[in-house]
Amino acid sequence: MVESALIPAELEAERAFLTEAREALARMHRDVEGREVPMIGGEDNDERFTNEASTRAHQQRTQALVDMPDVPLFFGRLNYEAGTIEELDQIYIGRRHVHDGSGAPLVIDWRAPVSVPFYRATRSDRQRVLLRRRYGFSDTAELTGFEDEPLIGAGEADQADRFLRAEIERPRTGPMRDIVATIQPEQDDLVRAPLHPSVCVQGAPGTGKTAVGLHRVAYLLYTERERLSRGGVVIVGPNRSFLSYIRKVLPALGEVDVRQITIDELISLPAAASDESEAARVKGDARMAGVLQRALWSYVGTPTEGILYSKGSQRYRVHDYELVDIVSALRGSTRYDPGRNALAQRIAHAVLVLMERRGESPDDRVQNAVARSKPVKQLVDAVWPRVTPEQVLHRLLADADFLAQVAGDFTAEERAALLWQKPARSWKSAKWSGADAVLLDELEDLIERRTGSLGHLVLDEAQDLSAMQLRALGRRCRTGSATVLGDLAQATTPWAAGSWDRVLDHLEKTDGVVAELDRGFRVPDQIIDFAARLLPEIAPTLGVPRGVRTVADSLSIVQTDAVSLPDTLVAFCRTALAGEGSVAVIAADDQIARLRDALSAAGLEPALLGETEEEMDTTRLVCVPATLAKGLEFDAVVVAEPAHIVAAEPRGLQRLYVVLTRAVSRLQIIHADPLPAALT
Ligand SMILES: Nc1ncnc2c1ncn2[C@@H]1O[C@H](COP(=O)(O)OP(=O)(O)OP(=O)(O)O)[C@@H](O)[C@H]1O
Repeated sequence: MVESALIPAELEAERAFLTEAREALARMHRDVEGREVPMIGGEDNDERFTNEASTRAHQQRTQALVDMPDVPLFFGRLNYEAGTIEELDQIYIGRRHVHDGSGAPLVIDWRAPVSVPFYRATRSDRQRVLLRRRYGFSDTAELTGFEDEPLIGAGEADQADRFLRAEIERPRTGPMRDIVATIQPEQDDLVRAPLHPSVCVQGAPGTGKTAVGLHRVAYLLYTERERLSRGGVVIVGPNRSFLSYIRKVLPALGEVDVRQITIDELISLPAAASDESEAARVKGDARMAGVLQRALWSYVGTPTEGILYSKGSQRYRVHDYELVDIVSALRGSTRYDPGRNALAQRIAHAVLVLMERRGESPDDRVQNAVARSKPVKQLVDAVWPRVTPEQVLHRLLADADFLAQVAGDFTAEERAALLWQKPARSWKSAKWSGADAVLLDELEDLIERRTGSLGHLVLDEAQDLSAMQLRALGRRCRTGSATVLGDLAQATTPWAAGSWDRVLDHLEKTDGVVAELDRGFRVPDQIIDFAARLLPEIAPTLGVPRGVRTVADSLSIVQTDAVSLPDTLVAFCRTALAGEGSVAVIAADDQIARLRDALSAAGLEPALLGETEEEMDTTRLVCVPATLAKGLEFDAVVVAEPAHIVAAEPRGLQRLYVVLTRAVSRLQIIHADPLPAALT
């Protein structure tokens, strides 16, 4: 990085330009804020809806133009060969577009086509670029220096790598930051992939999957804003702590209208019960879709009597065998509820045919009246009764005989796992688990098709989702596309779908393209090589990830005894806190509170992740239960007692792999019990 003392005049000029751009952005903000929102008169629903939508759009436009004091307005510059872009031979590249009072661009959005060479141009493929300049900023977005990379003539080859490394190693404070200044070509391919088809990214820990997903959303909102604004964009993450960690990336990129939620929130039924692991696995199994379908349709019976419809002195009889034919033609050809209506209409139609045969000429109104008549309604209610998802699921989980009838090839053990030990007396008082909520959602859609579709859906840590969850997500995005991100080696749930082809299948995005990221940016080589010793056991088909950095002394393993472990932990945390950046202590869930107490007793004031969701914003030292570590990272990490993390759950080795790959600069492992065999 060029220091200010070396070429003060040029640095001063760059700073002056930054000030000019900031003022221009402030003016753009004032202009939009002051603009009156056009309202249409009238109070009917359509007009109110239009007015609300205009007001919301105006608020979003205004909010997107707010200058964030800690986010630099530009991060790079390209000098092009003369004549490459009209009247401009250099462009500044930033997080959003800024123009001056006359409309001339000052900063170009990184998503614009002219910005692409910033990420792509190389000495062998210059794309008419002469020079790439990268800027350095302080934490308060003050411009501190710049570095030039000429793409022509003499120059260093590894400048880009140095810059990337400095960016990765910049100490972490608070939530995740964007990577817009250093997106790598293989990541850029995915970020700028078109809206359709869906994209699925398998990537080792720290390869930038989350970062890619978020930047892809920002990119798609830039190129496809109209199409996406109708259905909206939703990002689904594994838990609230993770969502809190990523929540500032999109706003820093100027995108403030993306929902970031957990799958439980999306399905919107707060779980009131929990499942044993095996029950949850079976409930998440794709075969449950067939079970639910059979269970629901088993409510449709076979008519045993005909129907007699009277109008004045006339009687019309539809025979039982005709009704049997109508019901069997309809069964399974529509959703359940529309099937009820169709049955009433078909019976009415049969009555109309009888009327016509007698020389009458009934019209549609007569058909509707017959369909709504008492005898027809009674027959429909008896043969094709109205049911709720809760009724069906309650019966399925409470009634062993009913379950056995519809369970298909589920084994007796699997059926036993599904059945409630103590069923609630009625479906109204049943307490549903998260996995039940997904089944209720499936039933709801079998009864009445879900309408509307998201424009785009991002699934992070998607390796953990069950087939049934994926189906529920796919239903919410029937005509939209998806970005699916994950790592099969980090699948810790017993119900995980197991392969990306299956994931895309369950989502009903079979045209999706699977890509792989294998350069790990977060974790230094020594640590990734150590963690990768687990791969032959947990994911034998996946390759070993490549690190992009070696960091001296980044890994240390300390054996101690159970009594001294807390003191060793305190000593490491003290040393780590003397440096810069974030520090995490990760341990099995049932041990983390005890370790936190030890740290508190030593006066270190740690926070416990998961208590308030914002611990990572405010505290440098965070105690992390192993099950909440996924997706997070810290400059320094201490993992206490790996063997306990492994023993705590069926997929404990996968959990350990997640935990061992959270450190950016230093990982210390402290153990009293022997390390798991796979690591030694
Ligand atoms: N091109 C890049 N430039 C700078 N930093 C990067 C780049 N790509 C990734 N990183 C950084 O690497 C770290 C890991 O990124 P991210 O969390 O997106 O990885 P991930 O693949 O989702 O990891 P995990 O599998 O652990 O969830 C983050 O700090 C991110 O900012």
